[in-house]
Amino acid sequence: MNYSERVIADLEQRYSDQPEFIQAAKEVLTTLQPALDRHPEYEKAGLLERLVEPERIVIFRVPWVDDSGKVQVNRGYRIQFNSAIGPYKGGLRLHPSVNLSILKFLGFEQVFKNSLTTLPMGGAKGGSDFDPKGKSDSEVMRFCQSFMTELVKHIGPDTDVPAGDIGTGGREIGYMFGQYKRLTNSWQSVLTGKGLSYGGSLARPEATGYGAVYFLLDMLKEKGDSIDGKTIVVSGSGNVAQYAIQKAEQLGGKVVTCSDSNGYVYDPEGIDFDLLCQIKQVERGRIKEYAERKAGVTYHEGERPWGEKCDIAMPCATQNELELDDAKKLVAGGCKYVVEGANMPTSTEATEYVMANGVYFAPGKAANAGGVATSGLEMSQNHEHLSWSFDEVDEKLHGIMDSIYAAASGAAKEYGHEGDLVFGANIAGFLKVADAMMAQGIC
Ligand SMILES: NC(=O)C1=CN([C@@H]2O[C@H](COP(=O)(O)OP(=O)(O)OC[C@H]3O[C@@H](n4cnc5c(N)ncnc54)[C@H](O)[C@@H]3O)[C@@H](O)[C@H]2O)C=CC1
Ligand SMILES: O=C(O)CCC(=O)C(=O)O
Repeated sequence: MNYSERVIADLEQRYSDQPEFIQAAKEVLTTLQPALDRHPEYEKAGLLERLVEPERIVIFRVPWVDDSGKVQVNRGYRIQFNSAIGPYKGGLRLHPSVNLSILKFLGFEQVFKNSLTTLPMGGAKGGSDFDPKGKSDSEVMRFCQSFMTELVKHIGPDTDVPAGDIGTGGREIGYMFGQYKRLTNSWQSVLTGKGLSYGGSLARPEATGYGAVYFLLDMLKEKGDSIDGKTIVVSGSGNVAQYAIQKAEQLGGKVVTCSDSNGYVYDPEGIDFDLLCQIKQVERGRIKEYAERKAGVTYHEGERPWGEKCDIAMPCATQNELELDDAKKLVAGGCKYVVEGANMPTSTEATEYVMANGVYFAPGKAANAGGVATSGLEMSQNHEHLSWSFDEVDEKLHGIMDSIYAAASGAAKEYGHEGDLVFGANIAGFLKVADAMMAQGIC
């Protein structure tokens, strides 16, 4: 067994109860050996063993009072995974499925993603098994205030700067920011994804979806292709999906699906972005309502969209939502590009299948890095006490996505795996973190 295989075997033994974390760690470690061969000093320094172990995990009780006066208790987490290249940075997920395995996978991915952005940000993730769905604004506020009452002890503008993720949007960030300010009596850049009136950045809501489409443009260009007239299948209907749909349509693509955990809609005319935002952002409704309000749209209860014919697939909902059977349907339907807007939405088997069948595949840690990159830009604006224009932020975002594409495709080529963006993104993200860890001694 080589070095990375030994570390994987040890992880599988110690964390057999953390399948998502093992999946994410294996997906990265199995691609690193060529870089490890060039740096034999990493093994003696226990670099991989340190890389897969979070620097700190905080788990805490979150008690709050519901509208009927009953006390509810949720579990809160913050996984501070790696601070070698900058303060911890990464989102907070609020969803009933949240557990240690899911947050460790997300925190681990974030380390490499943040490294790829070229900005000085370490990797972290957190959240709670609280479900904002179906809760009143007052209940969400009381939960967020209680969550922040503990989290405040562990974060800070130069320590750890959380942001949104599934279930955590502008409303939740606002409530958490208010509580942070109240507890510390200071206005600091301690959360990103803030509202525009209190330090948020223009284009941060759009950034992850737009960034994924900018990354897609680079992939298409490499193949001498263009987005114009392409049929695109998107999953999810939250923040990432909405803005991926908007940008893809602005640039001439036709997005025919979007979904939620209950099912998907198929719109042969192309998804109506304004109607989607009305239902999801304003009314916080279900995607089924889109089909109820627009003629010619079909709703597919309990199904995923991957059986629809397309040129491009963009999974933008959640982990492992595109499995081997779905991958076979995509390939059979002529899909040529898969771009991960979500984190690890494609299972390992599905990724291997599409790549083996000529699909140009973009891993989430590269393709969805525009969100955290723009969070980094929000921090810069806060530190400088400035607000950049939408176009200025969007242009920087586009430039960062181009540089991530260049880094991933360049590293793939340099290490003998031309065209393999999984390989290239992992190696490029890893080398910067490894270099910083080596420079800082055993810590
Ligand atoms: N918001 C951001 O800036 C970033 C988000 N991501 C990732 O993108 C993905 C989506 O996040 P957001 O759009 O921010 O969250 P969101 O909460 O705005 O939307 C999530 C969407 O996924 C759907 N969904 C959840 N579970 C599902 C399931 N089992 N099957 C089908 N649909 C399901 C929800 O109905 C919702 O439409 C997540 O993997 C997140 O980690 C990645 C980078 C940045
Ligand atoms: O903007 C951020 O800090 C976090 C974004 C995030 O959670 C992610 O990239 O998955």
